[in-house]
Amino acid sequence: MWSHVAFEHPATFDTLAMDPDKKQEIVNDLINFSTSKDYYAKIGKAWKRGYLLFGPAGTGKSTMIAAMANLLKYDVYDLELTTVKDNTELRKLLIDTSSKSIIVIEDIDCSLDLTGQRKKKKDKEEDDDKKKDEEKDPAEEQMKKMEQENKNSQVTLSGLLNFIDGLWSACGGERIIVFTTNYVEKLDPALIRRGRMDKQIEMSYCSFEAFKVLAKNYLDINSQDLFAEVGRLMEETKMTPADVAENLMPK
Ligand SMILES: Nc1ncnc2c1ncn2[C@@H]1O[C@H](COP(=O)(O)OP(=O)(O)OP(=O)(O)O)[C@@H](O)[C@H]1O
Repeated sequence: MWSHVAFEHPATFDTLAMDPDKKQEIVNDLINFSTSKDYYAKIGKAWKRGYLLFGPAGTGKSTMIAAMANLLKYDVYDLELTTVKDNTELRKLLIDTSSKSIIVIEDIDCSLDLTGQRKKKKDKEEDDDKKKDEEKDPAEEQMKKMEQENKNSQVTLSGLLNFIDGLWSACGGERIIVFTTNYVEKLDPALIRRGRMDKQIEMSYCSFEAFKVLAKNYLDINSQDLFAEVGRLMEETKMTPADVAENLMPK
C-alpha cells in the first residue's frame, strides 16, 4: 500500500533555523521519547507521541520533520488523508508502518473537514427536530440513509483519534505522529486537546536567532557589522525563514 522512497533529506536540527532554547527543548523531548520504552511499558501505554506543528507556510514545518527523522533515524510515512477511502483502510495503512516511524499528516485543516463534520451533525439534528411533526417522505428517508452510510464510509475525525489513542498499543514499536497546519485556529479543539497531541510547536517568522543560523548555513558568517541592523529589521518585519534563505542563496 505504501510506496517506498529512500529518505535522504539533508535537514538536521543544526541547520534548522529557530530559537535555540525552543529547538533544544524539542530535541530533548524526542530523545526522551525514543529512550522511554520501559517507561511506556510500565505505565501501560502505547509508545507513541503526537506533535502538532503549526505556523505560516515557509516557516520550516517540513524541514522540522526531516530533522526529527534524521535525529532519531526513523522512517517517514506521508499520509494523504484525502485519498484514504475509509477508517478500515486507514487502520490497515497505519498497521503497515515500520516499528520506528514518523507518520506525517500535512495540512490537517485541508485533509478533513474537522470542524465541519461536527457542525453538519448539529445542523442535521436541528433540521430533524423541525421535521419531527411533519410527514416524512419514504423516498427522502431512503436517500438520507444512503447519504449517511456514504458519510460513514469516509475517514472521520473520530476514526483518526481512535487510532491515535488506542490501536498502537497492539502494534508495539515506537511511533511519532506529526500533524501540520497553517491554520491552527481552524482545527477542532478535540484534536489538539492534551493527550492527543502531546506537544504543540509553533513555527514562526524568522527571528534574529533564526537568522543567525541561516547566515551560518548559507554564508558561513557568524557575525558581521550589518548584523545589528538585520536584527532590528527582523523584529520589525514578518519574514519567513524560507524567504530569508532564498535571499541568502547565490543569485
Ligand atoms: N526554520 C527553517 N530553518 C531552515 N530552513 C528553513 C526553515 N524554514 C524554511 N526553510 C527553508 O525553506 C524551505 C521551505 O520550508 P518548509 O517546506 O520546511 O516550510 P513549511 O512550513 O513546511 O511550509 P508549507 O506550510 O508550505 O509546507 C525549506 O526547504 C528550507 O530550505
